[in-house]
This record gives sequence, C-alpha cells and structure tokens, in this order.
Amino acid sequence: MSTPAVELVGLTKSFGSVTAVDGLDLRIEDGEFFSMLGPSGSGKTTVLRMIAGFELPSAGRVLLAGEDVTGRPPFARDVNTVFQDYALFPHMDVLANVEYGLRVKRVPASQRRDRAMAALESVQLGQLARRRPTQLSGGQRQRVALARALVNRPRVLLLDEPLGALDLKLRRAMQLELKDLQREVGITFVFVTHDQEEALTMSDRIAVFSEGRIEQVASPAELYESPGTAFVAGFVGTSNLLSGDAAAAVLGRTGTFSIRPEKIHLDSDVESGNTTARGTVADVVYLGSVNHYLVDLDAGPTLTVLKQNLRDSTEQAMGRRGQQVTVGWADEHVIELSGDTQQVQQSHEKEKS
Ligand SMILES: Nc1ncnc2c1ncn2[C@@H]1O[C@H](COP(=O)(O)OP(=O)(O)OP(=O)(O)O)[C@@H](O)[C@H]1O
Repeated sequence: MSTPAVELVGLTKSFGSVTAVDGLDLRIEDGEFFSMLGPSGSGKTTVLRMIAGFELPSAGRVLLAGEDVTGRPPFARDVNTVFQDYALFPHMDVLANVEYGLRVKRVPASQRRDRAMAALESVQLGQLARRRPTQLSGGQRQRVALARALVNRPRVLLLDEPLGALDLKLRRAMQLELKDLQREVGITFVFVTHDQEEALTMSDRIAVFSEGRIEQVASPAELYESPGTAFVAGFVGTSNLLSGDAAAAVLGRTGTFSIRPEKIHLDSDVESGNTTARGTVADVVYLGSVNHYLVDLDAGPTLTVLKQNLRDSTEQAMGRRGQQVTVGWADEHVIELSGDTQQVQQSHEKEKS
C-alpha cells in the first residue's frame, strides 16, 4: 500500500471537560477528494485544525506523507487551508492577494507573477486579476481564496465549509468546479461540510462524524446504499428507520433497519414478490420533481414514500390524502443496521437545538 497523504493515529482533543475528538484513526490516500461530514459540533473542524497545525492534539499523532508532524507549527507543514470567510486583503487587488503567500516565502518576483496568474487561470479568474475583492461576487471571492491556497502547491488542501456563504445555485456550480479542479491539480483535498448532498456530489470517500468519532468511512454510493449504522442511515439521505416494536410489526424481525423512501412502491407500482403493508396517506409533501407520501401503516409506524412526479398532477397527488394504500418493497432493500433509532433522533434533536 502506498503512503497515505494524511494519517491520523489515536487523535484526541479535549477542551476542558469536552472531548471534541475521541481517539480517531484515519488514512486519507494521496490524490483523494476526502470529505468529513457530520452535524454541528461533531468535531470535524477540530480535526482539520489539528491536521493544519492550528490546534495541538491532547493525544495521538498526525502524519503527512508518512512524516510525523504532530508538534510542528502550521507553516512547517505542506498543507494550506481555505476557510469559509475568505479573509482576502481588501486593499490589494486579486493578483496581489494570490501572490502574497509567495512573497512571504521569498519566491523571486518573476516567478511570483507567473505562478499567481496560473493559479488564477485554474479557477477561471485570469480576467479579473486587477480587481479589488470588493468588486467581486461571493463565488469569485471564494475562487480567489482557492487560488491563493493553490499557488503554494501544497500536497494537501484543507477546506473548511468553503462554500457555506454561497447561495444554493452558486454552491452547486462551485461543487462541480471544485471537483474538476481537484482532478486537474491532483492535490489531496480534505473537505469539511455538514451538507450531505455536497459531500455525496464531490467526494471519493466520506467519513461520517458523530460526537467526536467516525461512524463510517466509505464511498458516497456505499454510504447511501449500505449505511452501517442508524446514525449514518439517518444523516445521509432520508431513511425510514424501524426498530423495536415497529420493526417487529412491519418486518417481523428484531433489530434496527432502514428502507430508503425511493425503494418503497405505492399501489400500482408494487411489484410481485414485494413485501406489502396497508396504510393511509397522512400527508403529501410536494417537492417539485418528486412527492413525499407520508403513509401511516395499519401496523403502527409511518413510512415516507418517494414518488417521482412523472404522471400525476399535483392535484392528483394531493388528492390522495386520507386514501387507503398498499405499500411494498423488495426484501433486499431492507438494510440491517447497528445502533438504534433513538440514538439518531437524539443527535438530530441536538443539532436542531
Ligand atoms: N476552542 C474551543 N474551546 C472549547 N470548545 C471547543 C473549541 N473548539 C471546539 N470546541 C468544542 O468541540 C466540539 C467540536 O467542535 P467542532 O468545531 O470541531 O465541530 P464541527 O463538527 O466542526 O462543527 P461545525 O460544523 O459547527 O463547525 C464542540 O462541542 C465545540 O463546542
């Protein structure tokens, strides 16, 4: 196996009585787009800050390209960080902002200009090199911040919710751009986000965090199709979680299970061989291209069923409120999980509060 770009061994950080990061072991491979995903307060930023050297671990080690850098200051590590607040110098133009890091490193002036322009070109901002940050849009400012980090040619780029301040449309566009850019430059990206859709869109692999620990590390498809724990199933995508009495009543099984809403069929869509249950449509939530049907099963629990808006008009869909329906699913789409649903509800409530 090749040497990982980043390796964390037993990494722990306590702030007084709060254990923000709890004995983390993790390998991030060279050239990966790796995301750390989790609710607010789960320890993602603290891990990133320890990789960058802004925070010293209470215990454990940080290795970069196989070298132990645990005690080294940030400037002696081959990493750069891009934060959510771009922190550009307002009195300098875009080019000077990007050149700044090279100036500090005493790179000769002739090379500085070329490298800064190349970094700006890579984020499609070559045309705007002479503008001030105040004359740019939020998305353009974020690209300048990226160029400023890329110009140093770090082995690892750390990104802490860099798209958090952008509106949804721009955010989506930037997600695709970032992924393309990462492929192009081949630098290892470690990306922190609490947005599961963002993590699924961009990452080669994702670590899902909960309370200072990693619940699961996997590819986006694996996380979605085969979540290992109730927490992951509840946090990544929407899930129908069944445990205890609910699992016994609906599935006739003991344990904790997840069924994704799009895997449940409704009435005429129910396929032969499906396990079926009867229920009543309690509500229909219109979401544009799809609808969510909330079905109160006769056996007790409520299931969310996703149906694409292919044929039904909105009125037809809404008109099904209060109707008796049959739902069905293939047994292979019932995923057995470890952990219980109570744990998921608790952590989601904590996130909301
Ligand atoms: N400097 C600090 N002093 C005290 N407690 C801290 C400090 N930094 C972080 N914490 C605590 O450590 C825990 C993890 O925080 P962290 O910022 O790493 O979480 P996060 O997952 O990045 O959250 P967010 O998405 O909100 O940034 C939280 O309980 C937080 O309050």
